[in-house]
Amino acid sequence: MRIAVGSDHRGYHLKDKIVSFLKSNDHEVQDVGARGDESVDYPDFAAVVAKKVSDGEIDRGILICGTGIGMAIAANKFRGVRAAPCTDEVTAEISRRHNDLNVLCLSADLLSPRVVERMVDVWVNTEFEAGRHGRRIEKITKIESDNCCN
Ligand SMILES: O=C(CO)[C@H](O)[C@H](O)[C@H](O)COP(=O)(O)O
Repeated sequence: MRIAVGSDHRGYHLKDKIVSFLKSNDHEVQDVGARGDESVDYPDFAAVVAKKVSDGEIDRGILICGTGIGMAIAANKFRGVRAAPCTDEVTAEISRRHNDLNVLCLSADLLSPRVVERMVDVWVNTEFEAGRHGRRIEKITKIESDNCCN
């Protein structure tokens, strides 16, 4: 799977662990930064990853900041992007089965690296169930095309 991963300064160390984990599982990974601990602005990195997902350049994105919330808000501004912070393996799995989440947002401040590794594993390996959930995603897509500015 082609996956882009980005973070701000708070998520930098966790991002590097996620990148290594994905590469060791044979995924094609784009690391878009941040490149260190110095303070940066999460929307800059959310935009790079979300645009790649929106354009179809990659299959999925993963974004890490202090809570995952700011990343999700910014990423959801892009057409076709469904981003949300997940908090455990259950929400990571349901976000795929029910919501076809294509950008996973994670908290570096509140989640342990071990839990995050399990979340990422289940998230990349869980398929969208479609059916009634597909009908609901179609409604979200219509809301986006009827109301969104881009
Ligand atoms: O966007 C966030 C909140 O949803 C993230 O937690 C950011 O990482 C955080 O706001 C950055 O704050 P800092 O005080 O500049 O480190």
